Amino acid sequence: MIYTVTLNPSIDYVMFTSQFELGALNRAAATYKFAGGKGINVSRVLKEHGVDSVALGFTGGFPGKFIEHELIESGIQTAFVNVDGDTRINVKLKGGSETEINAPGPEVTKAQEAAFLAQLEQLTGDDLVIISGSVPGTLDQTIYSKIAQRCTDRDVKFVVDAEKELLDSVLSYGPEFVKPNKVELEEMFGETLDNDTSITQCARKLMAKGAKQVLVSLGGDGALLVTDTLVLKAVVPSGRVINTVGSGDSTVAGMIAGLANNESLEDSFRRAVASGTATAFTEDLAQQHDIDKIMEQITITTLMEAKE
Ligand SMILES: Nc1ncnc2c1ncn2[C@@H]1O[C@H](COP(=O)(O)OP(=O)(O)OP(=O)(O)O)[C@@H](O)[C@H]1O
Ligand SMILES: O=P(O)(O)OC[C@@]1(O)O[C@H](CO)[C@@H](O)[C@@H]1O
Repeated sequence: MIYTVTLNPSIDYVMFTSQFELGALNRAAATYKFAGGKGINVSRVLKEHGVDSVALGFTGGFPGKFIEHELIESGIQTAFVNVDGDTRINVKLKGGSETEINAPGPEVTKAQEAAFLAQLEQLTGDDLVIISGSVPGTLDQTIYSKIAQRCTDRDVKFVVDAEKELLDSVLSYGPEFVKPNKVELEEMFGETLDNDTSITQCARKLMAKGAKQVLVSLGGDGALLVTDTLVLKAVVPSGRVINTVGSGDSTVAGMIAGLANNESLEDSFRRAVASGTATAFTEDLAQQHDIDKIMEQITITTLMEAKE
């Protein structure tokens, strides 16, 4: 089974305004509430691809109930540990440009953390875990390495989409792939990355630390997939960008869906990038029919076929 971990889920409250002015009364033309948080988004897009997963993490209060309800309605299994406080509500403002305000999240006690980690101790070598997103303030950041350790102890494969220290803390456990975006790579290595070669070099540094493959998402510029023997570049079609929230999560889901269905690496990468772009072009997350259409418009080129 595939398990997604969202330590800090959210209701994403998306507000579309024709314009947004700081310090003024703004009125929204349309609003949406989505069950969010990175792992949950991965579960939702996996489902669009017909791939089942179980959503793990911590939920609480009325937002937690909303999230569970939405996931169950979509046919996604959940096994969240309940916390006393309210799951956060993250505000996503769409008024010309995109502005996000992410809340810190509720308290998670040591007992609740232990209950969550015990769930991972039941997994076996047939399982795959996706770990992504922020850690609520009351949980120690070492939670990522605790999860990775439990995975490697049981031969459970895992994938990580997280920033800086969190990502760094799990590389030595050998994730199947990691998915930084370009800015995250720049922050990690303190460099400006303005071409495919410099991005590939940073991806290789993550591989030297233990990541088996690196998928670098480049927003509207597509993505790069770096493996031991290959560097693939995907170029995406242009279109009307509506809401990019969750596009990176959709990329992760597309890649996993392709691999789970025994597609080739290149086809899985195509599915990954098409899923990210389909999400960017819609209010909510990608839908299957849009992903299928966009897949035909993705161009993939091989930049390198062997290690430099
Ligand atoms: N403006 C855009 N036009 C077309 N596709 C896009 C655009 N922005 C994002 N995408 C698609 O989504 C993928 C992931 O985007 P991005 O690199 O912004 O990830 P991210 O920063 O992890 O996203 P997020 O944190 O919002 O989930 C890209 O590889 C691309 O396929
Ligand atoms: O605060 P985090 O955990 O880093 O990110 C949370 C979040 O911005 O990520 C998802 C999009 O990737 C949204 O559903 C959610 O609101």
